[in-house]
Amino acid sequence: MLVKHSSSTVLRRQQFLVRTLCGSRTHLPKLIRATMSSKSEAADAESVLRTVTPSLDPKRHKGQAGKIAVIGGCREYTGAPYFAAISALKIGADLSHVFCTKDAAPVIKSYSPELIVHPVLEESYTISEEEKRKVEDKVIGEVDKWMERFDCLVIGPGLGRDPFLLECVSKIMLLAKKSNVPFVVDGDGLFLVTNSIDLVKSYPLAVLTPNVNEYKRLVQKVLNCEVDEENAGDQLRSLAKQIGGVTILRKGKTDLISNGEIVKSVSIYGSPRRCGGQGDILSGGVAVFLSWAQQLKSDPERNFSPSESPAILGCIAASGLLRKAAALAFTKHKRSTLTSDIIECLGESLEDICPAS
Ligand SMILES: NC(=O)C1=CN([C@@H]2O[C@H](COP(=O)(O)OP(=O)(O)OC[C@H]3O[C@@H](n4cnc5c(N)ncnc54)[C@H](OP(=O)(O)O)[C@@H]3O)[C@@H](O)[C@H]2O)[C@@H](O)CC1
Ligand SMILES: Nc1ncnc2c1ncn2[C@@H]1O[C@H](COP(=O)(O)OP(=O)(O)OP(=O)(O)O)[C@@H](O)[C@H]1O
Ligand SMILES: [Mg+2]
Repeated sequence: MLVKHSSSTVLRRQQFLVRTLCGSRTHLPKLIRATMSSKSEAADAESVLRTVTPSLDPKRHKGQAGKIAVIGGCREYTGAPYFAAISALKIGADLSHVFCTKDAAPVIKSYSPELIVHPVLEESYTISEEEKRKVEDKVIGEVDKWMERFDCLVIGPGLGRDPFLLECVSKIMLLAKKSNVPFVVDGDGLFLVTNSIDLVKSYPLAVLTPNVNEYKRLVQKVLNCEVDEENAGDQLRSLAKQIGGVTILRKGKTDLISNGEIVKSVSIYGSPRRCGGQGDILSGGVAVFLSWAQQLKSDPERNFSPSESPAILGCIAASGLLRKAAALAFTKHKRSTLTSDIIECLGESLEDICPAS
């Protein structure tokens, strides 16, 4: 007969076994200690993908499968917002917008006619001190016209760090919160938020997706300590709790996800290539899957348990799909695998889990 044990019982038994085999805890190999103390539960990403991905119903009209907006793209970075926005479409969103600077817009438009590109943001070097107030009002007005139509924003890929531009983006975050629009904060959006944590604090519809550097800065700023790899799960939970229950996806060899209550992990084998832009695919993916999970939650016919957070489900699904697509791209392109190759594999990877028909 199969006997089910709670995870804490299993953990205690593992600890006992390891102590018995290896002696004192301080002499344990680092890897075993890290596994013992991280207290995260492995997520079944494929099952989450099957749950949240909607069927292709001919009765649905354009827009119902998701309208996403990326706030990012400046003189230096045009690839990152493009990767996030096009990934959202390739996964299955109906419309994908990009709000970027005037310099970046023609470049991003030229990558793809599928994207709706708004050249509305301004950097300090393009305007005088006197113009700032007027320009800020104009930027906010332009974004506000669209805000209520979006299911989710992705704030930060390729945004840059110009202080005036970031000031405008902080106002966009306030608008999104006022309209209850969820947002994923990534890249330079995390630079902004780390320095003004109140922008996201206690907003349950905020998801932060830090990479190794961005996570280190968040931990130092919010928890006032260094990253603790041995207690990675517990530390992530404390960080999310301290920021008032926002959801954080800590990217790395294993992706760890927490909202201050639970900690989930996704470690499906991905790709050994670490080319830039994979985090941008992930942020676009989180936005789409989070929107789909929100739709499920609002469907009275679905038994959506309150413990199932759309943000957590969105993170698990996006992480699982990105890793699967990265693995597939790597089998085809090996050392020359690029972010664009991974994007091309998103459809095939999702099809494998949730066939379209
Ligand atoms: N193809 C594209 O368009 C892609 C564009 N991308 C975009 O790039 C942006 C940065 O993201 P990233 O991942 O390089 O940031 P990260 O690891 O924290 O920094 C690494 C080191 O660089 C430094 N640093 C960064 N920005 C700086 C700045 N403005 N000014 C000065 N220093 C800066 C940083 O220094 P620190 O912050 O530690 O002081 C750290 O030492 C972001 O918008 C992302 O979306 C990527 O998505 C990839 C594909
Ligand atoms: N060492 C690793 N092994 C396997 N997969 C990884 C590893 N590190 C990151 N990943 C995967 O790549 C995704 C992107 O993480 P990464 O740390 O590269 O983000 P990033 O630095 O923000 O990327 P970007 O270049 O887009 O800014 C993660 O969600 C994770 O699934
Ligand atoms: Mg990044």
